[in-house]
Amino acid sequence: MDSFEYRDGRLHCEDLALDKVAERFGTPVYVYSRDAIERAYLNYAQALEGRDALVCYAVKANSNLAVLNVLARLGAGFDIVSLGELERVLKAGGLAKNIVFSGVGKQAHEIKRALEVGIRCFNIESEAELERVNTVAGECQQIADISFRVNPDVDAGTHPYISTGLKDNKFGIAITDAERIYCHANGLSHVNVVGMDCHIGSQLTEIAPFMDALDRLLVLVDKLAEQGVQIHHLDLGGGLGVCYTDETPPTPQAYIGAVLEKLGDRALGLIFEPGRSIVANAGVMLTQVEFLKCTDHKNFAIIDGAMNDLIRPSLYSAYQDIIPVALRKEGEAKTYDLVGPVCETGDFLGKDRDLNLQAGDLLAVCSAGAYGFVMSSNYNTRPRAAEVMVDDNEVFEVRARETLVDLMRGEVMLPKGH
Ligand SMILES: Cc1ncc(COP(=O)(O)O)c(C=O)c1O
Ligand SMILES: N[C@@H](CCCC[NH3+])C(=O)O
Repeated sequence: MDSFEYRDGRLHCEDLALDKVAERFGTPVYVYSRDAIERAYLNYAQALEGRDALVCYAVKANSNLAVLNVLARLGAGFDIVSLGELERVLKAGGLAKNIVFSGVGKQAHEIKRALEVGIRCFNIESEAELERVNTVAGECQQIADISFRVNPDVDAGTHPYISTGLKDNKFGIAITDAERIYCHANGLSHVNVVGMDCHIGSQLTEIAPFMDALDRLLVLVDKLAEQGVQIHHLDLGGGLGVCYTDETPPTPQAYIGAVLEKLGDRALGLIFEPGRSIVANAGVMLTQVEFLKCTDHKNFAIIDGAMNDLIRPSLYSAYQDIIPVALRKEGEAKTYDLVGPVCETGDFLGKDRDLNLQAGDLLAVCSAGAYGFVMSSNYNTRPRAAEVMVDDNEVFEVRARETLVDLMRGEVMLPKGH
């Protein structure tokens, strides 16, 4: 987390002390570093310079408008999975022609809107979806550029909940059916086959599974060419992992280098859809210790952030570092479970963490920029946290904390007499 460091014992984001951020915006609060987001994106973009290539940031990882806008200003493309994400990207200044639309269940109204604004490509995930895109495009008197998400049946070696490239997973068309489906699509009048897509899972820490998948795709590209179906671009999805604790994932440069080497002089455009590796380590969630509850048996630090704010630890047993915002000179560390106020035993952000704590202390949950706020909920009628973005020594509130009014918006009671 390069953009987060201690200076004189106080954790900073860029040039701002995080205790000041917490004081101003309250806790829990998500804090993003603009610089870290930009550098992570440029790692991809620069490794692809001079190629026919597009880096389409996976909006699902963090869809805050300010995050999207920072990336749009750098010329990023976007990978979306819903109408909501499409509208966010457009509002943030992203260009429709740089948007790819993924996801297994695209609805007719979503397809229609995507056609209307002129997105780059639909990543189609089933034969039924192909028929739907062809029909909707016909109704709109348009031709949709499409690629199929091919499920190559490779083991990404990641958590089972976030592995997507095995034949047991719901994603994509089976590689064994792909030739037939591509040839069928090639004969339809309102779709135009342009690419091949693949996304085998998230938080991958090795290059090998990506290369296995790519090998299989290239065999398919060649078989299709023999059948007269030309593939113009390969979309290799996202999935590159980050360091949460001691993982050593390949850098984007190393990963892209390996891809380019395998492609040799093939004339294929490239799309990548990174999410986590752009934003995870560009964000922390700040939370405050409410109480310490220590017994002979166990120590709990009850904090004001909970599973509704950051669900990854509860959902995947994911580990995220939790560090003090101010280093304490006196006192001793104890081993704590860091638990929130939500009424669930599974409500924890960290277990067995050695920390020197007092009630009132501020903590930073690290690597919280991806799949953090976006997966938060209002469980226990808790308002969702504020989000702020740091730019050098300035901080901007990029999403206000929800209010009690927000929490009940749209709800009504049955009328009298019922
Ligand atoms: C189709 C698709 N593309 C891109 C991503 C982004 O993945 P990651 O955040 O692991 O880079 C995902 C999520 O796993 C996805 O499902
Ligand atoms: N939400 C997951 C990753 C899923 C990726 C989306 N396809 C996580 O926090 O790790």
